[in-house]
Amino acid sequence: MRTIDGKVALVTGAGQGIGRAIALRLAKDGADIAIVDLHQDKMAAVAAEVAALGRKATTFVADVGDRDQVYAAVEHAEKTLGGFDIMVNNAGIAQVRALLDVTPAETERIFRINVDGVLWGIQAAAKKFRARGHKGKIINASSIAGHEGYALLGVYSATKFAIRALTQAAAKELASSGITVNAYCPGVVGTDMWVEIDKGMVEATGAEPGATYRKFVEGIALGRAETPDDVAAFVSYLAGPDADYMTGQAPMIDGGLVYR
Ligand SMILES: NC(=O)C1=CN([C@@H]2O[C@H](COP(=O)(O)OP(=O)(O)OC[C@H]3O[C@@H](n4cnc5c(N)ncnc54)[C@H](O)[C@@H]3O)[C@@H](O)[C@H]2O)C=CC1
Ligand SMILES: CC(=O)C(C)=O
Repeated sequence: MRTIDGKVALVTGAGQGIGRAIALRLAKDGADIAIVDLHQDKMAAVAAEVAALGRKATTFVADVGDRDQVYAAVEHAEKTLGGFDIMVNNAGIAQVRALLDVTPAETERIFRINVDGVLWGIQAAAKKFRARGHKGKIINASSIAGHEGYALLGVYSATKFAIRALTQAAAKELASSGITVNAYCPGVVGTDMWVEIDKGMVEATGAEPGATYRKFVEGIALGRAETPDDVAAFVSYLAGPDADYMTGQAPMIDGGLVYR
């Protein structure tokens, strides 16, 4: 069903992984898509996939940690696609490091991308919705690590807890403008991010390559790793009219791994 026919959605980190799957799912739902990432070549490939689904796509290179670049991405989406209705703040990076070893530069970098990036996305999108005089939806990437702090992923977990705080506060501040703000909390999704995490665990703990990933997946009640499409299906719900009465929430979509 084309639940968001004619809407314009911007997805950050859409060059690959979960962001790519969200871009394609929202296109199937009827939206035109602004694809934002660091890598033009990857974005061009996703744009071609969106076009093959019969929707318009545009790409914009931006580092979400840079406020001006995020604002410019939103301007570009509106100008190129003729509207602006849905903002998906998906871009993020991981970091495997013991808390006692983390450096200021590493901490600054991950907070700048994972937390500041979402904050600038909330700001830019909400200001644009207000300027256009209509409501809108803001959807942020948190994680099961936003509900439970993981060993060796401590700073990453802190950034994902922070996303829940921003999501709740923004929901309260923006409700009177008809803007809803929610987050999605995936579990263990088989993307490049988990390849990096597994590699980091090998270095940090001496685990066999693949062993950490397998151990996490073994804990999933539904018995398999999550796919980017599993996440995108939930984001599709958040972006559509069935979620109009939902705001400030950060549900886990993890196959049954973390229970809160
Ligand atoms: N893979 C997983 O198991 C889980 C992922 N998540 C979250 O989902 C989101 C997407 O993750 P994946 O697709 O797995 O990661 P990924 O590493 O496969 O893709 C991330 C994308 O974000 C882009 N990106 C990174 N830094 C950026 C920046 N500063 N500005 C713009 N784009 C940037 C990358 O170029 C890449 O295309 C992240 O926020 C992540 O924390 C949450 C829970 C689990
Ligand atoms: C990458 C991530 O958020 C986890 C906990 O798997």
